[in-house]
Amino acid sequence: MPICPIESIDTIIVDLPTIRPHKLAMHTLQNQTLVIIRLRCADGIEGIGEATTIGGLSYGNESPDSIKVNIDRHFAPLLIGQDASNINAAMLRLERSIRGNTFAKSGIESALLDALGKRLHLPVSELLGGRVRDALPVAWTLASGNTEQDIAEAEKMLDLRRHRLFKLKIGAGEVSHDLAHVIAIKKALGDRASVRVDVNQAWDEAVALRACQVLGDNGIDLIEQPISRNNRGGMARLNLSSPAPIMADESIECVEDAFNLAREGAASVFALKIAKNGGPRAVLRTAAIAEAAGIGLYGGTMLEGGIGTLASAHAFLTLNKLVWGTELFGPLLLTEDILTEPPVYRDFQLHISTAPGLGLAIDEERLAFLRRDKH
Ligand SMILES: O=C(O)C[C@H]1C=CC(=O)O1
Ligand SMILES: [Mn+2]
Repeated sequence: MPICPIESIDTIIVDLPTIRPHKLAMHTLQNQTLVIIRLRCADGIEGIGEATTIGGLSYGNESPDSIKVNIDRHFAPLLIGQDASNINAAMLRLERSIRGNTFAKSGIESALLDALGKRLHLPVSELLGGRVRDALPVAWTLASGNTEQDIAEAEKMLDLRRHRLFKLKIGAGEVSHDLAHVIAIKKALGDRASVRVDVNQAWDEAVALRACQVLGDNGIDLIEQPISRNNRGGMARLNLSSPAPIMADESIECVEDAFNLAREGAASVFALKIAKNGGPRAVLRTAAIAEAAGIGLYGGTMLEGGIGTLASAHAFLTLNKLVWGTELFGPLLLTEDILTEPPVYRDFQLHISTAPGLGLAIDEERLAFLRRDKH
């Protein structure tokens, strides 16, 4: 293939309101901030990517503002003039000069994949080796903070045939109150739904030891990141004692974290996130570690909009087993998006087209209206 230089890289911050407050242990979202990446190539093809986190710096080491500055000042000069079609070489070049910054790397890797797919007329899933499914089961997060409202929301999702996997956000409140909230929701939904919890690191090991027992005994299927990412020994001990499987989320900030967690037996399930591994190709390296170690897989989200959601989906379509489904519902939590066609959710699944690249187009008018630098 002839060399096709990268000509420019633009980063655009967009703020979008959520449909309701979304309460996590460490932060309540009222709106979500996306960083959109537009990577233009000498042949006129544009690759689009997204780098999105949750709650400024309250979730991860990168904020939307730091992602933008770092791409503009440090990533772009390394990439301009490089061959857009050689993703291995481009990502290695970044890896040699830039530590960490997996969110920004993920957005760039997504944009490179989108551009290459458009150039070769192939969907990103095929660039990643080929899809083994066309649709992904999608969980919904109940995080209104109110038990009755969460039950009504779950019933609505079941009626609409949109979701039958529910993740409850707990950890901000008193433990006994949180457990009562979870048990009431599981009782109301019964066998019609799988109910899981995400504690977002809020408990210590002693609290988690008892709480995991109660959750498992009450039919909760999965417990996500009950304790700090720094207490890997505690995660391993909980994974041995808990009647419900333990899933690692914040514990994985890079592919090497995944290897260490697998070696230490610190989780039975991994949440796969492109942003926390450095892109759709990087997340498949974590998936390979999990598969080799007999660890189950779940397709995670950083509550991205349509672009990041589709970039994640193309990677997850290629996985052999995705026993725990995905939570790629980000676009459904937002009141607006910047794509001409929203992602398709139907019959409890997200359906992914075989259009070239990520299979999306930007609605230029909406983007011009919503970009932060125009306000
Ligand atoms: O998993 C997280 O910790 C972050 C995110 C994913 C779904 C959701 O509601 O929040
Ligand atoms: Mn989580």
